[in-house]
Amino acid sequence: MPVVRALSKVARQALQAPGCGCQPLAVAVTSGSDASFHSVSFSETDHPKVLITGGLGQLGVGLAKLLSDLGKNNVILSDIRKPPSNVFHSGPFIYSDILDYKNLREIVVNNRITWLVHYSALLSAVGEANVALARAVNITGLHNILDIAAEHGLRLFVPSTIGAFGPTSPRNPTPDLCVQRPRTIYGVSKVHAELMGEYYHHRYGLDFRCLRYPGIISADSQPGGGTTDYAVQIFHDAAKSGKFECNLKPDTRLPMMYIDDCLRATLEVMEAPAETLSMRTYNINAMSFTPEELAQEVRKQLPDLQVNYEIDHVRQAIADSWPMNFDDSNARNDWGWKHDYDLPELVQTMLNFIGAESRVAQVH
Ligand SMILES: NC(=O)C1=CN([C@@H]2O[C@H](COP(=O)(O)OP(=O)(O)OC[C@H]3O[C@@H](n4cnc5c(N)ncnc54)[C@H](O)[C@@H]3O)[C@@H](O)[C@H]2O)C=CC1
Ligand SMILES: CC(=O)[C@H](N)C(=O)O
Repeated sequence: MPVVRALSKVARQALQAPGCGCQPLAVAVTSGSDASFHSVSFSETDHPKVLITGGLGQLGVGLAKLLSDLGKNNVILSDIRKPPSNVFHSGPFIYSDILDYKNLREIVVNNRITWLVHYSALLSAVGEANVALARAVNITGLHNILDIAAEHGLRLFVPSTIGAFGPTSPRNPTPDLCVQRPRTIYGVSKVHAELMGEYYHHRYGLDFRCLRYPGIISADSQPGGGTTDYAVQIFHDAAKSGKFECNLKPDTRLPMMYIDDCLRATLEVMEAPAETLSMRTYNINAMSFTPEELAQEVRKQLPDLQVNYEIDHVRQAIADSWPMNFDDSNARNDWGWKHDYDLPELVQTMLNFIGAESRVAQVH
């Protein structure tokens, strides 16, 4: 790009700076009318310096481990909670409250962060129990993240969710683009995140990437207060006592995914060349089941499992407004998304993991 065009672009960006009043620092290299922003060099893509916010929740530690296992060693986990000792001793951890803009900026600058994975959030059920806090963390916190990412030329990943859809969305299947009128503060905040991220992408060239996750199922990390949590708890209770009390009706169908697929998808979309992304927010899908179907599959391994249904009306109303099946054909066509785990593999893997853990616990 000729120098004059580059300089005039920087001047234009200064005038168009994001809401914090700060200017994006990176010089944009764009071609023609393509608004994508190649502020991250090749070597930075191969060896990104990654900050994960809300890293002590269900997903963050697993993502940090996946990135480290792949040789991307510059990963910093952050949260407002005290890390357990195994996490503290396995890699860098730093305190970061996403509502503290200056502290976040200091972390990004001092550590020369190039990728930001923004996991902090209040999930659907806890969000309904504390709307003011959910609004602050999920919306005000997101604004801080967007401004810092735009200011420092970061590649930004923000997860969205099946909860970004509502009762007026098509539910079986739910496509990427359709009516989105969620009825939870969680869903509203996630639609806001999708739209703000895409707006910053088009307006400021922010390299924003977003996947709508289904309910995520993991064995070695606990869910943080969502509607899909039952699908994790059932495995622990089935292995421990053979009894499970389910808070959703037996025929409540929701999209779900094993954590390894979810984390791999996240890495794949972060590594995808910008030109393969025809959109910046994608549905990703793996399987879809009801509590009854999950219990039947678990009974193939643990035939004595007893399930009792004690419906939580808040969670049931949320689940009844969410997609039953997700259409993720755009992710599959654009950047080659493909899941590995269907229901039988999920159940086998979860029970193997939990069984092995409890055998280790008995030995100690
Ligand atoms: N786990 C799931 O089934 C799904 C998760 N997602 C999204 O993925 C992301 C990660 O999810 P999980 O790990 O399951 O969430 P989680 O609820 O387990 O963890 C969220 C973390 O955010 C932290 N946090 C809360 N307030 C904060 C603040 N002010 N500053 C910094 N950190 C703060 C919490 O301490 C917690 O460790 C979230 O954005 C969630 O919406 C989307 C769909 C499904
Ligand atoms: C699907 C989600 O976003 C989360 N697990 C929740 O149930 O709130």
